[in-house]
Amino acid sequence: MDKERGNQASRIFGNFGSILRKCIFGILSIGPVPQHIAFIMDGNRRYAKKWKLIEGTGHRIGFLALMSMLQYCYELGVKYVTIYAFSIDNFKRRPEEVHYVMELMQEKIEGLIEEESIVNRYGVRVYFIGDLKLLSKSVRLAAERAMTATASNSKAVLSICVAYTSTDEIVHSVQESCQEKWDELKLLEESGAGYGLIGLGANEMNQGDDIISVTDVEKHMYMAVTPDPDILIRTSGETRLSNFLLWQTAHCHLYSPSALWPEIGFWHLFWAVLDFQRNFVYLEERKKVVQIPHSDTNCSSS
Ligand SMILES: CC(C)=CCC/C(C)=C/CC/C(C)=C/COP(=O)(O)OP(=O)(O)O
Repeated sequence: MDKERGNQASRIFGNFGSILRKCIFGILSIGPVPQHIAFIMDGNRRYAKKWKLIEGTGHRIGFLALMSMLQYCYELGVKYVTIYAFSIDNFKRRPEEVHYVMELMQEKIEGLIEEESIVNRYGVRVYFIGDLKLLSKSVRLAAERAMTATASNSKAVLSICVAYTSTDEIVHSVQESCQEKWDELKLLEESGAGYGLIGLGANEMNQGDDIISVTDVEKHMYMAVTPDPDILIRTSGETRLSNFLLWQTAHCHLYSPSALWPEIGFWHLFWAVLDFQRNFVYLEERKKVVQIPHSDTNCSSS
């Protein structure tokens, strides 16, 4: 009887919360709604320490916070969400720590594609971004299954950066761009239209004869599946980017609440969006000033 009453009360509170959120999001939507929000989920271990929880519990509660945050973002109409789930540098942590985060990751990735998951509720396509070869076979296969299972979802996009750093992404992209150019030149040479370009040394090329362009590099980025983020939220009051989306955040609004990741909630998102809206005109102006025509080959600086 008591349990039933408890369930009833939590249903009523749940419904009230969701109506209140709808109203607040309705008001926020009068202003520009960000298309893409990225998150650095910092502070999971500190949360466990703060509350004297056993190791790993902070990350489990962090995952629940992530699910609520995704729901709020999709309710607000944010189409793209990107999260920094595990960096290449995180592999240098204690083996037991890497092991429990990877175990949690595999369990939760498998849960993501279940019928009643948030991904299916909001029609979310999932991408795993990074050097997936660095993952264990079981985590990599789970990630690939999730990407295949959600490939036809088109209402929203969740990019999960694992085994990721920005420098690795940029190097990988430059290598791919060079390989593509090399293959194109070889094809031209074979067809007789290459004018001996392959044999030319750097000294013999004219200035401005750049081999690869900004557009080429952008095309080969892992993150080419999404537009650049409008807001980057990093919890725990940290204001560093820690090698996350360095290429994509040139004009991004940074928001850094002091809450640890498992403590993040609706009001943090509300203030982040409001802050973004207050700076929107300035950010748009900055983008216009430094916009690069897509055929251009040289970088411009702001
Ligand atoms: C399937 C899926 C998306 C799972 C994600 C699970 C999850 C919450 C991963 C967070 C991983 C991580 C290294 C967070 C940083 O906190 P930290 O460990 O560096 O904590 P600290 O900042 O207190 O040291």
